[in-house]
Amino acid sequence: MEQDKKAEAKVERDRKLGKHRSPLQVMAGLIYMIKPLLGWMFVAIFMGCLGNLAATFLTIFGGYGMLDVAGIDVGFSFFTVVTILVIFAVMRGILRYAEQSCNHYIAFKLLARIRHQIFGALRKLAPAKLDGSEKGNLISIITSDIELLEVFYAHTISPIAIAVITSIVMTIFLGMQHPLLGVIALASYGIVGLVIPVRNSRKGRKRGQDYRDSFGDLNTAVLDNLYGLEEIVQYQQKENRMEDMAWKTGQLEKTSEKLKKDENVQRITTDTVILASGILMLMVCGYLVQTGQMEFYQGVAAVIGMMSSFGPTAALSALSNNLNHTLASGNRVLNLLAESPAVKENLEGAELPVGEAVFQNVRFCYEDAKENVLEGFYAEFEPGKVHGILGKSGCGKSTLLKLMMRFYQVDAGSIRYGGEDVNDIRTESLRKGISYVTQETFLFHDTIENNIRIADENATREEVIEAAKKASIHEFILSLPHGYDTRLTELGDCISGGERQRIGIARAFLHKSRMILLDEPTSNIDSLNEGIILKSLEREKKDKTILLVSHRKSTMGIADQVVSM
Ligand SMILES: Nc1ncnc2c1ncn2[C@@H]1O[C@H](COP(=O)(O)OP(=O)(O)OP(=O)(O)O)[C@@H](O)[C@H]1O
Repeated sequence: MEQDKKAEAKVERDRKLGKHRSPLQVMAGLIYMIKPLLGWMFVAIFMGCLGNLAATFLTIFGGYGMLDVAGIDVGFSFFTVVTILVIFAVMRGILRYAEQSCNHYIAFKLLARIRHQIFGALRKLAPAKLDGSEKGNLISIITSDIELLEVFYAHTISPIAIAVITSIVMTIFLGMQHPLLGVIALASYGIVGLVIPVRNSRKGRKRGQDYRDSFGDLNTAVLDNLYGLEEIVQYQQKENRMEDMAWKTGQLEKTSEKLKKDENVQRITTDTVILASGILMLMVCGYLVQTGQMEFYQGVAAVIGMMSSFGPTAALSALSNNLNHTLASGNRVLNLLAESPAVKENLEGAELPVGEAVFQNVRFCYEDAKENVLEGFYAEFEPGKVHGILGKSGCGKSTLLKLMMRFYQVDAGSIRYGGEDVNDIRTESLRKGISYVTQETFLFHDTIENNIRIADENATREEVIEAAKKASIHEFILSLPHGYDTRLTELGDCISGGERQRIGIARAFLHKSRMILLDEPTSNIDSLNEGIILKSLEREKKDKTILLVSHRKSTMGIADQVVSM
C-alpha cells in the first residue's frame, strides 16, 4: 500500500516536473533563465537585424551602382550609391561583431549561472537522490549538456528573432516594389524558415533524444569499466565488457549517422527552395517589367534583394538540426534543476540538543523499494555509552545511521534528539553535531593533512596529528615521503582500504561532535590498529553518544549496549 502510494507520488512528480517536456516547454524554460540578461538579448537582436539588412541592402545598392554605370536611372546619384555602399559595408562588419559579442556574453554568463544552479541542486539532492543516480549520466549533464546550451543562448534565440524581423522588413520592401513580390517573398521565407525546420525538428526530435541517451549510456559504461577494471580482469569479463562497449558505441554511431543523413537531406531541400524562389522571382519580375507594371531597376533590386536575404532564414533551417540536440540537453538540465530533494534542508530550526537519541515506532522504505527497511522500530541511544548495532547484512543498519543524519526522512514514527524531532533541527547544526563514518571513505586529491582537516577547517596541525594518533594512522603518515604534506595523488591508488578507513576515523575524531556514528569502521583494519582505535573511542565516550555498526565480535566487545536489528 505504502509502496503503491510512493510509486504514484513519483509518477505524479515526474508529470509535474515535465520529464518529457514538449520542445516549446523546453524553450520556454531555457528562455526564462535569460530574464536577468534580457536587455543584452534585445541589443543582440537589434544589432543582428541591422547587420543582416545592411548585408542585403549592400548587394541591392551594388546592383543600383551597376545600373547607374550602365546609364539606367535608379533614383540615386552614383556618388550617393557609393557612399551608402561604404557605410553599409562598414556597418555590416561592426554590427556582426557587436551581435556575436552580445550573444556570447549572454551565453557564457548564463552557462556560469546554470552550472552554479546545477551544483546548488546537486548539493541539495545529495546524498539521498545521488545514491541511485547513474554517475555517467550526471557527468554528461554537468559537462556536455550544459555546454550545448551555449548553442541555444548564443546561436538560437537571436537568430530566430533576427530571421523573423529581417523577413518582415524584406517582405515589406519587396511588397513595395509590387504586392505580388511581397507574397512570393513571404511564402519563400515561410517555407525555408518555418516549414522545413519544423518538419525536420519533428522528424529528428526522437533522434536527438536517442543520441543524448546513447551518449549518457556510453559515459556510464566507460566509468563503470574504469572503476571496475580489477574485477573485470579478475573474473575475465574483458570480452563481455568489450562487446557491451562496442554495442553501445555502435548505437551511438548509428544514431549519429541517421542525424547526419537527415541534416544533408534538409540542406539540399533548403537550397532547392531558395533557388526555386530566386527563379520564380526572376520570372515574375521579368513579366512585371515587360508589362510595364514595374521599372527595370526595381526588378533588378527585387531579384538581388530576394536572393541575398535568405541568410537568416536559411540559418534557421540549419539550426533545427542542432535544436534537437540542444532541446534534449535542455530538457535534461531542466529536469535536474527541477528535481526535488528527498529531504528539504532545515534552515531555521532548533540547534541539536544534548540528550539521548530515540527511535519511536519508526517505519522507513526507500523510494523504489518493495519492502520496508524498518518497521515499528524502537531504540534509545544514551550519551556516555558505546552502542553496538548488530544484524544480518541488508537488515538496515546503515539505513538507521542515514536516517539519524536525516539523509532520508522516516515514513512513520519519529527520531528525536533530546526530545526534539530530527525534522525540526537545523540541518547544519545536525550535521555539525554528528560525525558519520561511512563504509567508504572518499579521499580528495589533496594532502593527507587537508583530507583529515575537512572535518574541522580551523584545526591546527597539532589537532590533526592528535586525531590521526587516535585513529592509529599517525605512524603510517610519518612513513610517507612528505609526511602530512603528502598529496594523495602522489600515492595514486596505493592507499589501502584500512588506511583509507583510518583517515575516515581520524576525521570523525577531529570533528569534535557530540555523536559519532561508525559504519563498520574497522572492517579492513588489523587487530593491533583496531585495538588502538577502540581504546580511543572508549576514552571519547564519556561525553559522547557513539553508535557502532559491526559484524566483528572484537569490535562489539567495547559496546556498553547492543541493539539487535
Ligand atoms: N538508496 C537505496 N535505495 C533503495 N534501496 C536501498 C538503498 N540503500 C539501501 N537499500 C536497501 O535497503 C536495505 C538495507 O540496506 P542497508 O545498507 O541499511 O543494510 P545494512 O544492514 O547496513 O547492510 P550491510 O551490513 O550489508 O552493510 C537493503 O536491502 C538495501 O538493498
